[in-house]
Amino acid sequence: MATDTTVRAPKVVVDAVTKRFGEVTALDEVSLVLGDREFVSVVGASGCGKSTLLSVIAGLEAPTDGIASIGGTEILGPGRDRGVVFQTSTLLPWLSALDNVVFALDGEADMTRRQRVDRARDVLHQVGLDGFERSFPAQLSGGMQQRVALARSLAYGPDVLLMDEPFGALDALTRRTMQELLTQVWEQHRMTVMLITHDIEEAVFLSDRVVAMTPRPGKVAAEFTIDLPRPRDPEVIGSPEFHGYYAEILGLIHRG
Ligand SMILES: Nc1ncnc2c1ncn2[C@@H]1O[C@H](COP(=O)(O)OP(=O)(O)OP(=O)(O)O)[C@@H](O)[C@H]1O
Repeated sequence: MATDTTVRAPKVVVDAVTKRFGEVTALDEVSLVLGDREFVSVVGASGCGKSTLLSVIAGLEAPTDGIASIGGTEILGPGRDRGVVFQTSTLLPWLSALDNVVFALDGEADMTRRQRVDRARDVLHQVGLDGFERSFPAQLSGGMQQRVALARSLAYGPDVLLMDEPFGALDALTRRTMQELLTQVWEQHRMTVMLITHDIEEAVFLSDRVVAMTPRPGKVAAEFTIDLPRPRDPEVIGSPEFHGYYAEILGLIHRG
């Protein structure tokens, strides 16, 4: 398949956003556009404001200055148009995998209990968890817990999926499997994705665009369009083109 060169409409617009925590300027006039159905990764050294940027888009933190909007509407709080997946499990330990997803749908007033359960089964199937619906989080591996977290955020069909180091706590092999799963889910749903990661290889492999940030104060230093064909096979990681992107981004972060 040819590289997707479609010009995308803006979905999320971060316009000159500054975020201060007391004396600390976590974000300094950061501007960023996430296109409709675009997969964007944000990389950068620890403390450069990646999680703060995600929190602003998730509506969990309000900007000190500037505006963030989604679909042209200012972000004033969390909403069901955005799914969020964090590094560590935020599952409710006393609920089964199925009920964790059903619980997330409790606010959907127009769905019956039966419809919620059917939807939950469907998204658990999409993340490869058939047969584990009745398992509790403590009975699942770290990778499987992250699958449930992903299923939960897919359940209400968000336009935007925000992920903060979702595979950071997983071993290398599980991580690779989860990256491939995320690619499949994104190919299927084609929502806008913002992925925060420390792993430049992961960022290049998954993304249409990689945004590199530098710290103190947190700023966008550069953006790289990843012009590799899709669907991407893990073999692409060995190619000279892939290595070129990797080296360029790594060099920039180290200089920063
Ligand atoms: N709630 C908060 N209160 C005070 N300072 C904060 C808060 N959240 C973030 N900060 C500070 O803002 C800066 C940016 O933090 P942030 O967590 O966004 O960076 P990050 O790039 O995600 O880091 P990491 O990769 O280590 O998760 C840091 O100096 C951090 O200490």
